[in-house]
Amino acid sequence: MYVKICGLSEPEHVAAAVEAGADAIGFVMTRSPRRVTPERAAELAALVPAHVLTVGVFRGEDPTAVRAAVLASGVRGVQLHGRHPHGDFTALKDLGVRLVRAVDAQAELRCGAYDEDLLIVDAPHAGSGQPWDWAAVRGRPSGQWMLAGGLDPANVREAIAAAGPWGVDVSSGVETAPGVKDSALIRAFLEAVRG
Ligand SMILES: O=C(O)c1ccccc1NCC(=O)[C@H](O)[C@H](O)COP(=O)(O)O
Repeated sequence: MYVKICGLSEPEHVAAAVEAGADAIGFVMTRSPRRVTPERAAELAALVPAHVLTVGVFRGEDPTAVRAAVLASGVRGVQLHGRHPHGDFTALKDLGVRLVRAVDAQAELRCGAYDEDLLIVDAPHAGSGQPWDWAAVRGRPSGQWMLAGGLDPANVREAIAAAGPWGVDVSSGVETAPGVKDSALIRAFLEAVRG
């Protein structure tokens, strides 16, 4: 089970996620209580070993702005959240980074339909920590897709059983307040998934 921990902003939490076995780490570079600048993302990404994917998270920015943030931060993946058009993914293809499309359950759920490498199926409100009807997507997405939205150490196993994803993505569920990550919760989440 692939695990992405999203919305990190402090070195200690990056270290906790890496040591606990996360496969990917997200840095939010769009409007959010978790927002970091590309320069801060670069400092954090430098702490991450090559086998862990660093992902810049964007929502609504045009490809020119995304490209500039990716080049300044050095992240190796780009997550476009919400209903970005296919052309936004095409415009970023030459960067050579992994492309992640994050959408709610009403969208096209075939991973690769927008030339993306990974798909995230999320709650309608990204980063809200609100659980939703995970079972409703069971059997619908195809390819390498992660379930997100309201996951936490206590419910992630139930969510995996309900939806049958290839991976999981979490933000609020490993926080003590919006934007405040907790190393023990990060470890507990990985332990719950893998344990
Ligand atoms: O986390 C945010 O604040 C955010 C803001 C704008 C666009 C995307 C955002 N997060 C993207 C993620 O991948 C989150 O991990 C995902 O939405 C799940 O969040 P949560 O329900 O808090 O676990």
